[in-house]
Amino acid sequence: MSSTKDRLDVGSKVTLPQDVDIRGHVTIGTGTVVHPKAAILALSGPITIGASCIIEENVTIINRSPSPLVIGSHNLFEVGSHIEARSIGDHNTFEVKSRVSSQVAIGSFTTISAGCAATAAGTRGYTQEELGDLLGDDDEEAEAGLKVGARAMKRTPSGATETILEEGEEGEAGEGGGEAVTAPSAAPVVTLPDYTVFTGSVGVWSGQGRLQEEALHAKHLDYLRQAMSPLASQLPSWSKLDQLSKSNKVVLRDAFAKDSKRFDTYSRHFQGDRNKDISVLLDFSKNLIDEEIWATLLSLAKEAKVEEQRDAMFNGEQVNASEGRSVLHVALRDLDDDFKGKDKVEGVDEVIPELKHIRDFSEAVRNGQWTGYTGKPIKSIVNIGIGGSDLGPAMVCEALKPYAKRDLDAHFVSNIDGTHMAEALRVCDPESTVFIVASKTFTTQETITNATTARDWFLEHAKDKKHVAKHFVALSTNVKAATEFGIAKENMFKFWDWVGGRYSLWSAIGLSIAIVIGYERFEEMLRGANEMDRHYASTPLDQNIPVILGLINLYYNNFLGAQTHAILPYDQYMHRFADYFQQGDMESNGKFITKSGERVQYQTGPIIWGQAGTNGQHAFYQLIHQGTKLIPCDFLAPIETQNPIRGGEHHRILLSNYFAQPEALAFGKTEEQVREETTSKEDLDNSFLIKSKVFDGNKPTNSILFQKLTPGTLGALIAMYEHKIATEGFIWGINSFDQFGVELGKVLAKKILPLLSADAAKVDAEKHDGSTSGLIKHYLANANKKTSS
Ligand SMILES: O=P(O)(O)OC[C@H]1O[C@@H](O)[C@H](O)[C@@H](O)[C@@H]1O
Repeated sequence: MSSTKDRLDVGSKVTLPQDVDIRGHVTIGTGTVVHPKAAILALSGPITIGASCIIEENVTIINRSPSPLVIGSHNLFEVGSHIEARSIGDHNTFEVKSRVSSQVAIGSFTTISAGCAATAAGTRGYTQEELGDLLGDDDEEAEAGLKVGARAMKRTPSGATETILEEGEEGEAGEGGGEAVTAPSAAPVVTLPDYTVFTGSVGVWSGQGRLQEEALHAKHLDYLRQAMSPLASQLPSWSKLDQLSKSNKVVLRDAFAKDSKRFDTYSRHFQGDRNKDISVLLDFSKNLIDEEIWATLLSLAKEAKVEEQRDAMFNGEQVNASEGRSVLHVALRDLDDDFKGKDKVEGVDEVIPELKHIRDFSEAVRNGQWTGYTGKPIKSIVNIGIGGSDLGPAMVCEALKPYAKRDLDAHFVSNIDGTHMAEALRVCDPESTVFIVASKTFTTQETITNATTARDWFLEHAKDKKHVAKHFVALSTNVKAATEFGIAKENMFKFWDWVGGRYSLWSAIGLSIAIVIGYERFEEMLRGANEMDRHYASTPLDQNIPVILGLINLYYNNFLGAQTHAILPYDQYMHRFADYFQQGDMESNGKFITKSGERVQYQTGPIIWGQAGTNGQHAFYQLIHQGTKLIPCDFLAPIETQNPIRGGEHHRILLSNYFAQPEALAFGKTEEQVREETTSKEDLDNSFLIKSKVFDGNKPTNSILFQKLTPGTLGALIAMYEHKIATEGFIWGINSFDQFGVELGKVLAKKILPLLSADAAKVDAEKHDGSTSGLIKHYLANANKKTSS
């Protein structure tokens, strides 16, 4: 029946499930959401649908006429509505099972109520055939339409002539006049005036509440966009990758032999555009990809709407939907106000003043103006925090040690194990130590207990509570709890709920960093991260370094069965980098529920691990080279070392290993090569020995070579991984920004704690499982023993 060629033009941010029936030439405008099982049938002329419309399940929109059917923006087509209108303006609502015939033109702000039919007909009922013609339905539906249509007309108080206007006539809302059109086939077009409420009896909407209605419509759209994201595995490129991963077996040895330009094709260089010293080369050519796999991975990112989700994040939308929060750690480092969308979010305007607070305090501590209660300058700081309130500052203070104030000791106490605090206090002097209590929530058991211990220790020496103000500061979003702990208002550094714990080192949580390396350097790190933010926000997918890293990892994770991913920095200063991203990645993407509440049918976040080269080489690389598991690795190294001792020889040896390992992993060593190298006849006859020396190769790696580990470069590298993690989460359809998975254990620990000072009978009464009860009772039976050694 279709006389037009099938052609679909879709604007950005359109949600269009696979099972929508689309025929002929259809254009769908930006942000429109189409539900499954809807049908848009341009059977003769084209159909153009405007922006931000919602087209629900089983809605049918048909154009049988050769002239275009143009539908405006912000229209809502509810379940089962059947639309063959001549044209439709903006902001209309077609309620459940409503109908509009092809001879009716709808203006704007009209409501066709549930079950009503807007036709160009009079009050008489139609014959079945007429209705069939009119609505193009099957018999059963046509019959239903007949009844509905008739009822709607009969309920019209002064007859259908009130609603139906002849073509070209100016419709005055609620006014009578005009002839009823009696035969659908001969009927001219009638226009429903703006603000008509077509309920069967004609109504005119006053227009009041229009803004509320628009706001509701916008919320409805947002909700649908979130809820309707299909599972990644339903996207066309996913199935294709599944098939390609089985059929396209990439052998790196052959791939490089065949293509002398492979390195050029699969490497990208990132340079800061404001800080030119930031230079990062990503070589991803030693991955098990070919042209088709790579192109399909990029298509997957498109289909999963990575760019739209990324933009929503930068724009301050509540992408952390389970907690109803924006995700704006990027705002903490947007010092030149590059991302305007963030400004509407509460608290964003406080970022700069809070940075000034950090600057003033850190400078006062560093230059000796801030003194302890006896007038001594500060010699030690102790950051008390855990998770995101510890790992980030601790990692960065290690990574940027070359910039540190060396006569100031920084300690990081996180573990509730008293040993951690005891060892720190052992080397601190209460008169010259500042304790930084870092906790987003200020309720974390470990942190509050450790902080209380530190305060008791301090007061044992200082005696007077008023001295606490000189020695304790708090970094938190929970000002009330920090005040209750006894922290003076001026010693509080705040941040906001749109900063996730594992993304908080850029906020007040970075105070220890600013004290250790100085505020200027801290800001340099923020600006370095912002360089990567701008790159991520605006670079096409195939040039976008975080996107590339995310897609490559996703390929191994979802199609080649890799369970883990190793981060291997060849820079001793980065020895805590992998630990940091263990939280960054695993807490972000270790989720099985998608944003629409479905259980994923595929793997999500990998296990992240690693340590600084070359130590790892002498520990676990054996398994990467010759074990049975696929372990994709990132190798990172600086071109320039901070410590060129022995004329740079150490660094050259380090880098020779950095270059050698990915080469060995990729190309391995064949049995033939082993035999060629073996000179002893005895060894050649020892097939076990020969086979043990074979390296299969084909082990994938990324090589990330940066100029020097400066604050700016470190900032960019951290942001690069943050955005890689976000990209994967966007594709998997999960919320990378909550962490409910850490809660259950905390709740149970609170229940168990009192039992550890109780007796076995109480343990039984609490009805824990047999194993847990058995363990607790064993503890109780032995808790008072004192081991002599
Ligand atoms: O900073 P807070 O509120 O003390 O939280 C510390 C850590 O607490 C953990 O429970 C969370 O999983 C982490 O995300 C968080 O960083």
